[in-house]
Amino acid sequence: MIPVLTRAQMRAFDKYAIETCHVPGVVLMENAGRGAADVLSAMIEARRPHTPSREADAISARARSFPVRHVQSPGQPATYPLEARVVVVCGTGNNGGDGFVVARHLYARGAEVEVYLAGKSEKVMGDARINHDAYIDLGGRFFELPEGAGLGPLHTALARADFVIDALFGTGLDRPITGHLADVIAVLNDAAARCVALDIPSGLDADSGAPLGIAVRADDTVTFGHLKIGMLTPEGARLAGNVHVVDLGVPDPPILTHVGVVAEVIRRETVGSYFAPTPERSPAFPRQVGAWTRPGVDLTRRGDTRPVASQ
Ligand SMILES: NC(=O)C1=CN([C@@H]2O[C@H](COP(=O)(O)OP(=O)(O)OC[C@H]3O[C@@H](n4cnc5c(N)ncnc54)[C@H](OP(=O)(O)O)[C@@H]3O)[C@@H](O)[C@H]2O)[C@@H](O)CC1
Ligand SMILES: [K+]
Repeated sequence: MIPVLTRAQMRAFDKYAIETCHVPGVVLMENAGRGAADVLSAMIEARRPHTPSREADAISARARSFPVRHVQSPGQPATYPLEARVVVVCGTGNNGGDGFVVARHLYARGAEVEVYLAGKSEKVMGDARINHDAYIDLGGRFFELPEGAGLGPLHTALARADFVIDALFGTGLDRPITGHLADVIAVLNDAAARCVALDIPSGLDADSGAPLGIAVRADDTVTFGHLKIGMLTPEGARLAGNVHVVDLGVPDPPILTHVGVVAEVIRRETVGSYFAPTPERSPAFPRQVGAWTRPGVDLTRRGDTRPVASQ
């Protein structure tokens, strides 16, 4: 079973890990961002037309500035330097902080990275500020897009990007998005680059799965800690695209016992394990349930046709 949390439960999960279990928030953010960078690295690796030879890497200009690593180790599923242009669009909260962590790791792995902050640096505080400063002080390319700024530079950057990372809003979203931030999301949604949302697509209500004003349409979502219920509604699932869950580096049982879950997703394999194949077939539902019965419970005779959610 895969746990599914509400927005409040996920925020309580982070709070409990930080305040009761004393895992620093900046450590959770690093685990989240590095996990997302690993998912991105695997996507970038999968785009390579063929695995380049050592000779080809040796003549690449960027291979001279970044170490070439051919060993694929767990958590680093890529050959460096990464061959991709990545634009990270950050908000001023902790979701933006995750974006700065992703940007730092992809930059360290040799990708061409640019970060656009939808606001002013002075508004970035706490753990997000630590990662904002680390990325910039390591020499990362960075641009501010405060209220009133034209979005032309973002348009131009996205036109040549392979990936755009949506790090505008996560579980902190609590009202409809309007004005400048809505315009930034519209630009993201117009881009041809593959869009990867961090935690949830910005603008998606993590509980209802409905857009709050406007929402990012992601190709993939790397969600942190646990699935949020809003990503499982029909509209939420469409906006989230392929969902990848990255762990925060804390054990679940002590925290989930405290914060609870709202639902659980049953894996396809788990559903299968509840039932044993039989030669019987239901005349009413020959394809769906006819060939499967749970030991001791014959669904075909009982006529139980409720759908079973599975992943
Ligand atoms: N340490 C942790 O807890 C960890 C957190 N993690 C990450 O942090 C994310 C949650 O971060 P967050 O709480 O800072 O909120 P976030 O989603 O970045 O929004 C920022 C602020 O925007 C504002 N705002 C809201 N709606 C708005 C609107 N419509 N239009 C304009 N502004 C609006 C509102 O502030 P307000 O304006 O109300 O003061 C809000 O606080 C989470 O999803 C995960 O990605 C992970 O790194 C794991 C560790
Ligand atoms: K996001």
